[in-house]
Amino acid sequence: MSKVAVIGAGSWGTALAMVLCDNHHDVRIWTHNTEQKQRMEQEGKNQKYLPDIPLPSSLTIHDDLALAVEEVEAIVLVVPTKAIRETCQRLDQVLRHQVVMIHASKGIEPDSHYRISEMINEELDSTHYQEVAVLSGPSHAEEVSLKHPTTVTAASEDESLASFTQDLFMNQYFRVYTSTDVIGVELGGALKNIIALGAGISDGLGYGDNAKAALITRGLAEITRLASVKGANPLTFIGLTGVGDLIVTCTSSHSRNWRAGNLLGQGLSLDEVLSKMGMVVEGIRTTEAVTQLGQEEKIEMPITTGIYDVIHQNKSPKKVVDELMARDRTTEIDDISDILFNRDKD
Ligand SMILES: NC(=O)C1=CN([C@@H]2O[C@H](COP(=O)(O)OP(=O)(O)OC[C@H]3O[C@@H](n4cnc5c(N)ncnc54)[C@H](O)[C@@H]3O)[C@@H](O)[C@H]2O)C=CC1
Ligand SMILES: O=C(CO)COP(=O)(O)O
Repeated sequence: MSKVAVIGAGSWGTALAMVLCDNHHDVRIWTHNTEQKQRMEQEGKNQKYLPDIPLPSSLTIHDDLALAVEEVEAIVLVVPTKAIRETCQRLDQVLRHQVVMIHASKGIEPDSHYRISEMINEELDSTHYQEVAVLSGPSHAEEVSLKHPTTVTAASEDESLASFTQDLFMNQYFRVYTSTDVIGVELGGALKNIIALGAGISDGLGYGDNAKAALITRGLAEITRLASVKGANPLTFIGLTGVGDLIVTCTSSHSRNWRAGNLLGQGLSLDEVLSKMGMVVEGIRTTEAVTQLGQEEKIEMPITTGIYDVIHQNKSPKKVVDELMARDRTTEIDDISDILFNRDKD
């Protein structure tokens, strides 16, 4: 049994805390919002984020970060990407011992283009932890909280940390695989949100399954192209954190990214969409970050650029689809073959 602090009490932090409680760990969850803490304690639920799901009686709820992390063996950081730096700075102030550092967030920071583990490494003093592990994969919080069968990947450059994370979370309904490809696992989890926005836009426009399959498949080609240049193993993208997470996010109405895209496709403005969501839509900022990154690395990313134009340039979704369909004719897998077969050559 380990003492674990889950930092972030949204849908995903709460669902992961429930898995850890099921595994008989000593679990505490932290929220930055005192009113939310009080409501969770009074109602025995986290009603805004996981409606009607009872919280385990063993789970303790904190709004005091120092108390939440006191003497814990592991921290699971699961706040939205835009809150990672601030939360790490706060952790840096209160940590008095070394912990195992795991994160389960999915995003890329605009301007710096940092992945989550890179932000953690920049903000948290290295005396507080050794390596970061990331937990990612096709996993809607709503389904995990109902104990529906779910598979994810725990990745760390330190194989023993990936195995520790696997042991911490794995149970009958939550199966965890290990990987050492932190770059691939983090980029797959972040970039699929862009394509999920696109899948939602396509559905909102009234297009069907053919269009969605095209977005998933050609989106995967874009993700693989960019991530391989950034040092990922291209084979990671045929796994859970690549195609697996693309499928679950692009085809499910649980997905906030799909839902936001769907409303955009129906003609709502970004402000109208965001005011309806009430939860984080990571793909919005990640689209901005990845469009910048694609330009910097000179990687062709027409779907990502098209979604950027809809979200951030107010371009008509229908026009973007028409332009994507009218791109120069080309072969299908030459660029991916180059990545797969030439990657060790220089
Ligand atoms: N919901 C899901 O099914 C999954 C979510 N994720 C990822 O987990 C991360 C968190 O997402 P969710 O829990 O779903 O988000 P959410 O929208 O359900 O909840 C966000 C939580 O973060 C808190 N928060 C907002 N600003 C904060 C700040 N400055 N400091 C501390 N806490 C702050 C909010 O109060 C709320 O409790 C995201 O990166 C998401 O992509 C990953 C896998 C599944
Ligand atoms: O990452 C997720 C499922 O794996 C959740 O996706 P959304 O953030 O779009 O809800």
